[in-house]
Amino acid sequence: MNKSVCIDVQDLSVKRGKSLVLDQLSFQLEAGKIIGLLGPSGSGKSTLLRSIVGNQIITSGSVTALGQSAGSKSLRRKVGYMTQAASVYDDLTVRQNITYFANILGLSTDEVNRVIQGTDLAEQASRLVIDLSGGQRNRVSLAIALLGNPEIVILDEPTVGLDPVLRADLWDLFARLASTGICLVVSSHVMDEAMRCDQILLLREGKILAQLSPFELMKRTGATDPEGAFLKLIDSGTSDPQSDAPSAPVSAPRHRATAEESK
Ligand SMILES: Nc1ncnc2c1ncn2[C@@H]1O[C@H](COP(=O)(O)OP(=O)(O)OP(=O)(O)O)[C@@H](O)[C@H]1O
Repeated sequence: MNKSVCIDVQDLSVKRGKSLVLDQLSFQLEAGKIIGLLGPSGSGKSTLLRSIVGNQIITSGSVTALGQSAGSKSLRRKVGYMTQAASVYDDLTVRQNITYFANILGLSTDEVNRVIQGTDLAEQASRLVIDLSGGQRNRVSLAIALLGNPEIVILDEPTVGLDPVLRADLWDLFARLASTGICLVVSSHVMDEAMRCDQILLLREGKILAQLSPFELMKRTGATDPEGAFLKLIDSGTSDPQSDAPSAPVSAPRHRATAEESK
């Protein structure tokens, strides 16, 4: 495997109930990049992220992270995961929440302080989570996902419900994290957020519509905005991911990969 590839998905299919939710996806993601997983509601983004974390029973194919099968015990400290619904305790302070999860992972107070600083939460550390803004609350979830310095951080719609200023703040933070070499996979159904990513994986109805950079997206479609570009890609019927990124791999609480699986 290419040295810089951190996530390798081959022929991945997932059925949930009777529906084929992911249909033979193949792609690779690279370290040190922000990968945007974009697609409409119900396109399979969360299911794909769960498959990468190892929380999803897969029907066929393979998902490898850092050379190990997704969900392997050895990956638990290396893959951080922020679920769509923030899993923080309202009646605990920021520091108490983070300390709680740090204790589960056997991590020190230094590590708690590191993630508090890294997510700009020092000023709010003693406040109850219930008293935080939406953006600050999301940053607490992110801080927990960053405990233990994971090499891959998976964020499922971390900016949903936030106003544009808070969204921009979080994206600046993501860029800072990616610059430290982390492979950051961020899902969103807000197409404008595609422009903040290094690479985009466009998902529609469980299939990869395209895998490309924001620049390539706009150039190829000639659209003036990402939303329009996405619609143009659908119109053109592009569905072969290989045609979009022939060789370059694209380049993340429950905050940690666990053995729990879901149908
Ligand atoms: N437990 C389940 N049983 C059957 N189908 C499911 C189950 N969970 C999700 N699905 C279906 O799988 C498809 C993909 O869902 P998924 O949550 O992965 O999409 P998504 O792109 O993350 O959507 P959203 O942006 O709304 O979160 C949807 O059609 C959904 O209805």
